[in-house]
Amino acid sequence: MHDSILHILNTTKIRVQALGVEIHNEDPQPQFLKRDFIAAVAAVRADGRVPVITEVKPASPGKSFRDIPPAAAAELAWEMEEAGAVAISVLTEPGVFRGSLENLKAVRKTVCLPVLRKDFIIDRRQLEEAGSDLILLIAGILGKELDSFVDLALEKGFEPLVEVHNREELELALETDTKLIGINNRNFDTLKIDLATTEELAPLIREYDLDHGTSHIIISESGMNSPEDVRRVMQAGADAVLIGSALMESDSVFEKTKEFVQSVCWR
Ligand SMILES: O=C(O)c1ccccc1NCC(=O)[C@H](O)[C@H](O)COP(=O)(O)O
Repeated sequence: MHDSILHILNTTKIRVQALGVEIHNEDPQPQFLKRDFIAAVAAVRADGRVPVITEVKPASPGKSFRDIPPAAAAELAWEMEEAGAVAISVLTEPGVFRGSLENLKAVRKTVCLPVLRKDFIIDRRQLEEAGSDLILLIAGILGKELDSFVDLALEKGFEPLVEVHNREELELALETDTKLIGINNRNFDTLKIDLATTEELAPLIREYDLDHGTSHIIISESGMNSPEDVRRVMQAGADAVLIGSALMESDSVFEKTKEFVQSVCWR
């Protein structure tokens, strides 16, 4: 794994140790009604648009995009919703990505869309923190523990989004009860991006679903900069895309989101 990811995992471990929260299995996020991401994807597709999950992303390893305090996160999310995003992803990792749980709360309070918590979940106690509709679980990090994290996330009322980058991780994901599989085009060893990752893995998920009578929503994640990139991964079998950097680097998040949402016409 790339040094920057090892660093993130170490700092996350330290942060979680300080949490000290107990796990209450019987207590699914009582404070709110979950927003249905799967229904939202179907509605956007039926309307002839691309389901785009737009990300509030202040920074990434070696790159700073913009300072995003909670009020700015809420404003960005509102622009994304107005432009037709299907859901909002909020980075909550406070170190390298400069995200926060406060941003997550501010975004969810502002928009009506489902909200994804994007972080490095390594400890069950993180599922006791601030609420979101979806939560990212990374197969390459959780390994054999993935299945139990998916079960706990479901018990707690989250829709888990299991992220994979290769065939081994995909096998782990398909053994769980997740309905959402994210194919990350970014390699965690090199941080290099290759959209061919979606082209390789999406057909395997389709094949699995046909053989097993199951149905997964496939989300292509990372490295999309243009409508052509979106068309390429949708053509490969993705149902939705997740985009961060290209939006954060644009002059108008509203216009750029619209461009992605309208990049494929189904009708
Ligand atoms: O964004 C990074 O450079 C990164 C590096 C190492 C681990 C994770 C990383 N990003 C987290 C994400 O999953 C992305 O923010 C998300 O998929 C959007 O990607 P992009 O459109 O390329 O910003």
